[in-house]
Amino acid sequence: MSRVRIATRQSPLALWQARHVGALLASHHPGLDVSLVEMTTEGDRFLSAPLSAVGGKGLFVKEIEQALLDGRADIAVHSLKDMTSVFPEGLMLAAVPEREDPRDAFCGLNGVTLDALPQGARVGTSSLRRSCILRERRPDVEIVSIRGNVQTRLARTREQGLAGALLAYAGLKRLGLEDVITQVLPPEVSLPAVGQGVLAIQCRTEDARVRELLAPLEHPTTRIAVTAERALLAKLEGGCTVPLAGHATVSGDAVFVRGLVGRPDGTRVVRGEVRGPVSQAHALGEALADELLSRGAADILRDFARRTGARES
Ligand SMILES: NCc1[nH]cc(CCC(=O)O)c1CC(=O)O
Repeated sequence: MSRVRIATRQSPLALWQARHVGALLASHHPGLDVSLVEMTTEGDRFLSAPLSAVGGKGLFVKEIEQALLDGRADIAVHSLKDMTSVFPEGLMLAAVPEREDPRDAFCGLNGVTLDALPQGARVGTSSLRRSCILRERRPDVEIVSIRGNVQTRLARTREQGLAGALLAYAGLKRLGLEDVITQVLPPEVSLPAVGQGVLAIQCRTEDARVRELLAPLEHPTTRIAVTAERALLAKLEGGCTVPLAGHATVSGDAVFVRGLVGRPDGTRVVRGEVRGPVSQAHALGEALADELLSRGAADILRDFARRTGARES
């Protein structure tokens, strides 16, 4: 009997995502032997330090990818949002299932919404993108860095008496925590991160057996959107270590891509959008990146890199 071993982190969200993909696989391939390979990554061990200080998004992903390359697992399930624009040699993004709701959500204490935040309120997030977008609107708001898995961030928000926290709607939904949401933010208000709400299923490029098993999980519309978003990301170099947003939607034969680069304190924000045929998704994402760069994003990124110190690894 054929088997598939799924490498995953052990946070409740990561486990939910890996089990979800396991269930999808089993539903398409009755009798398939699906198991989880649970791992602790460097990112999990340094959860208390700011992500930008410990080396960025690759941290959660690298060790899982090594397990795939070593043959200790057959596929890995990640949040696409946590993945850098370049994949290691030998691994591919074999399937992207249908996207979950990509919007950000405000989780206010005592029912407070983002719109009704009192002057000078303290809001929890460790996302430079969310900080940039919120501070642009509300320069009076103080950003408090909260790290850890979703439940930990919500606990810190309560413990520290913050007015609320900004989190991804998708993660809260998957964990059954929608109750804590007081306001879901449309992309016009909070442009989502590249890949937000999308699961990335990775496998070895040469593993034809597993690629075939994964084929039915692929959602073509989601693939088009993430192709555009990740083309934008690649050109802007990014990671979650720069304040960057990118979001694409598909309607019929057209793809609409929006992007944003800004300072974490919201004092400068450059936005842009492009529209074109879905066949041009990659080129449209790149074109939008070029446009943002020429309209000020290049300066913002350069200043930001200088201030935080280059830490490309
Ligand atoms: N940065 C951590 C992370 N990576 C993916 C998600 C949510 C799920 C998703 O976007 O697919 C989260 C939590 C959050 O941002 O609140």
